[in-house]
Amino acid sequence: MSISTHTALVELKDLTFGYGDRVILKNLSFNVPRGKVTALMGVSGGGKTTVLRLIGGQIRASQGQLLLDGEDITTMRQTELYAARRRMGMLFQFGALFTDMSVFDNVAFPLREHTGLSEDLIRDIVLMKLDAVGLRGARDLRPSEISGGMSRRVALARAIALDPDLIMYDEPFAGLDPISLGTAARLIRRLNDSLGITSVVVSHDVTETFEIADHVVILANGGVAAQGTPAELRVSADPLIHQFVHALSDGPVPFHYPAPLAAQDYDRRTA
Ligand SMILES: Nc1ncnc2c1ncn2[C@@H]1O[C@H](COP(=O)(O)OP(=O)(O)OP(=O)(O)O)[C@@H](O)[C@H]1O
Repeated sequence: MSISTHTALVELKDLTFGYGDRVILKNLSFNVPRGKVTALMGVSGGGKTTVLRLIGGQIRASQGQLLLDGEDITTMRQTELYAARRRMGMLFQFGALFTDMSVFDNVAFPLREHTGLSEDLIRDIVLMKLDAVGLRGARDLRPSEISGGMSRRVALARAIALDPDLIMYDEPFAGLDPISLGTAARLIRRLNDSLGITSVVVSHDVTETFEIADHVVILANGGVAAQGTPAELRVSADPLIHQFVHALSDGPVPFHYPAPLAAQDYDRRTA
């Protein structure tokens, strides 16, 4: 990990971004503290994945700054951006392993692509990374021979192959059974601490995410609705945060999609 004086690894400053004319994020500002697990939460469609894609430099904000270790990603040239991306690992929901390669070759792939390391060294690194996710023994299996939870762990081993400073997880718990879910959550925490990396986790799962996060940012209406430690957010009096944290079906975010009054609708049906 690089030595830096910035306490935040990533700083979003007054970011505005839209798909076409549709503004998704407006003057969004928050920090991702170095060495910590930051959870990014909020209602569906609130722009969480969009934030990950902005940090990864796959899309660019129309306004504002996005600093990685003090360097603005939004103004980087392609070569600088590639270098910045090498410092990030990204894990999207279903890991997307190469199905025609073994577990070992999947993890070796970024090392073979991006480094000039010898096969001997690559072997040691791959086995170390697989060991970190508990799958050293599964190296010769194909993705079709392992479970969904294991696939995600292989994808995680691949994401940490190049020793990133930052790792971003998009919905890492979606579709997992409760045991795999707990394992995945603890693994994210353990890797964060043992590898000294910084993690950003996008998740809807309040219970598991609050278990492992140091810092939680809740997005709503294009900006930060609240942020703080899980303990701080649990006791928040803000109705939106209360609804979100306690998974209530109704509140400031209504259960009903806007509709005419029920009486009017039913009248029409019987008229
Ligand atoms: N490539 C795209 N082109 C146009 N609109 C998009 C695109 N990607 C996302 N959107 C829209 O931008 C909004 C934010 O999407 P995003 O995926 O960032 O939200 P999210 O908070 O991650 O949602 P979820 O929790 O459901 O995954 C959504 O309304 C979505 O429909």
